[in-house]
Amino acid sequence: MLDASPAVSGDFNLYYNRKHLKRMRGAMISTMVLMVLFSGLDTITMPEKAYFDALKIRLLLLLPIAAIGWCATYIKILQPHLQWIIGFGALIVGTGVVYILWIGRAEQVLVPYEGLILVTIFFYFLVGLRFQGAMLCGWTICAVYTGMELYAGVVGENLFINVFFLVAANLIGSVGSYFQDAMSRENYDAEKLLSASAEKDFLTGLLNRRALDNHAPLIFRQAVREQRPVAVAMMDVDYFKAYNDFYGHAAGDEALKSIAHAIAECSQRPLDIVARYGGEEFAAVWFGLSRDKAADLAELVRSRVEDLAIAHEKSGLETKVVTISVGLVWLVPSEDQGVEACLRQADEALYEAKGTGRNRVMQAFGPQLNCRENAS
Ligand SMILES: Nc1nc2c(ncn2[C@@H]2O[C@H](COP(=O)(O)OP(=O)(O)OP(=O)(O)O)[C@@H](O)[C@H]2O)c(=O)[nH]1
Repeated sequence: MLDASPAVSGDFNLYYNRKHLKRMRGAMISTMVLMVLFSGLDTITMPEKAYFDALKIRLLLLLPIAAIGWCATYIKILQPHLQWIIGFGALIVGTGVVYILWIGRAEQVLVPYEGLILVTIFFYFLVGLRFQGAMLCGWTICAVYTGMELYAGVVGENLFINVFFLVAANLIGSVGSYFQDAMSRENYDAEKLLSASAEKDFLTGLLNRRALDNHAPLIFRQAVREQRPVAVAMMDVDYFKAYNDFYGHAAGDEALKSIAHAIAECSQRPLDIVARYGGEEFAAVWFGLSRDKAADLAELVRSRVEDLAIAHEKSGLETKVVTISVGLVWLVPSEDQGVEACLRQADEALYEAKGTGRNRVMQAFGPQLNCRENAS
């Protein structure tokens, strides 16, 4: 099948709708223009009464429906629902065209049935519906048309040929739109994969520095808006060069993975960010914690890494296991306080932690950051 879980399916739907916005708009404009043009054609092919009945359908129902559909594509909150909105509009357009054929039948005039083939192409290839929606519209209109002809008493070879061609058009459309849908799905998967891997650190699975640069300012903006605190922690593995030299680079990689996992486990709230900042350096942004809670969390991270008990014979510390030092900044940011300044401050605190013995958390209460200590 083309879809996976409801969450992925919903996300893909939105992606698909956004990719096809221009096509949907183009389809709605074409519908409006064609309604006007066909109204002109009706003056030649239809007697007066039938003409006015058809005109009402075209200009008072189908044209406004297309205009509503066109407007809907510009309303952002409707974008996730465009398949339904456009699909419903397309179905009304198709039904309207069948009804115009019906008017012709009732007045004993020959309204070209081929219009329905155009409508079928419109469903599958123009209006921007996904496979299921296009099929629903196409086959429903095919059934409605067949029912209408039978009700009107049209039977025999004529009906058979018309229905045959309509069924054939639906088959072509169904197959074509299935592959079009599948191709969009492949593009969606590829784009997702690309953006995920562009933001991921391959060794640890954490976000990389680029992702931190992208996402941390959003957290800061949210904090400014809501006047909530953020904490920024810079973490660095102690005596890691000695570890690498003694145990080898591969063991170093394994140690980094375990450390990354321990840090990530402590930062699981929705707005938390943890990234590998560089070689053996990690950064975290924690949203909405009081100063004490942020300090507790930094201490928890430090102790979790120590508790991993990764042997480090060459550690310059008494404890012969791998440890980290942490520099912490806490603040309620204002507009002019950016992530970069905080990272710098946290880095300075980190080096203080290194200088005063390592395996510890050092807090920066830099006055230049205007920390507002009373915020919670
Ligand atoms: N195994 C492994 N080592 C890395 C990686 N990235 C950086 N390193 C190593 O991390 C070490 C960092 O060494 P230093 O910057 O001198 O710091 P340190 O030895 O940890 O000393 P302090 O930070 O002062 O405690 C270097 O030997 C790097 O080669 C990596 O992806 N894998």
